[in-house]
Amino acid sequence: MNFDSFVLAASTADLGEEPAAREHADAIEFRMDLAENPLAALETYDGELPILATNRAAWEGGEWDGDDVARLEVLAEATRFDAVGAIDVELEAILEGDAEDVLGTARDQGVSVVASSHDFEGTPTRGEMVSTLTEAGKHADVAKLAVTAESKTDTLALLAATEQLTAHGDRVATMAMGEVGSHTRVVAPIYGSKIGYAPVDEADATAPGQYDLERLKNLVSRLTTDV
Ligand SMILES: O=C1C[C@@](O)(C(=O)O)C[C@@H](O)[C@@H]1O
Repeated sequence: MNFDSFVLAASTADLGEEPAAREHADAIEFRMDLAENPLAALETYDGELPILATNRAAWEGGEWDGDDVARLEVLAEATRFDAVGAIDVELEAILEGDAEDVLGTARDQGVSVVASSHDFEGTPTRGEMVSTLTEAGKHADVAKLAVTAESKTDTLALLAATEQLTAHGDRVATMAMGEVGSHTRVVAPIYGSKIGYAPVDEADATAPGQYDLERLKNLVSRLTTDV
């Protein structure tokens, strides 16, 4: 998968949702950490959409509560499947030096890497966000940052950081979680954000403030013709 233009990912724990996602999504974000038996699900996947595989650690807001080495091994296993075009690796795991193997495997398999960072408490300053994204971009094809907006000032700082990195030629994906930040999911692509996430059904949101897939697709497409 390349992220040269905006990719709208249907975020799900259930690959059986792919037919329902197909009309509006460009990819499936498979939340392996939320699935019962993720590798078995990948084995039987016969959908059309490429998969961005995420196996989110509990320490980064996910539900993989076990050993981190095993978590990244399972993620590396996912790259063996042809449908998996990209994986998401937490920036912190990369900086700790825990992700060397999975990054190497992804490279060998021609699978893209999204290096991600989440702030569930608030929104760092614009400068801090630029630094985090710049660091993430050194290790991955896409640098992703999800923050929690508490004010419109926060959302503007995130969009400004997104625009700055994009103007500099970096590939980033950004979104502000929470209700105040929801609209950033629609406008961030205009400032260069390359990935959006949405559940097929709003009730299955994988982060606070997400719109459902059809709605996000419609909103984003109405704002711009090239995403
Ligand atoms: O990191 C992200 C972004 C996200 O947290 C969001 O805010 O849409 C949703 C997650 O499923 C995904 O892995």
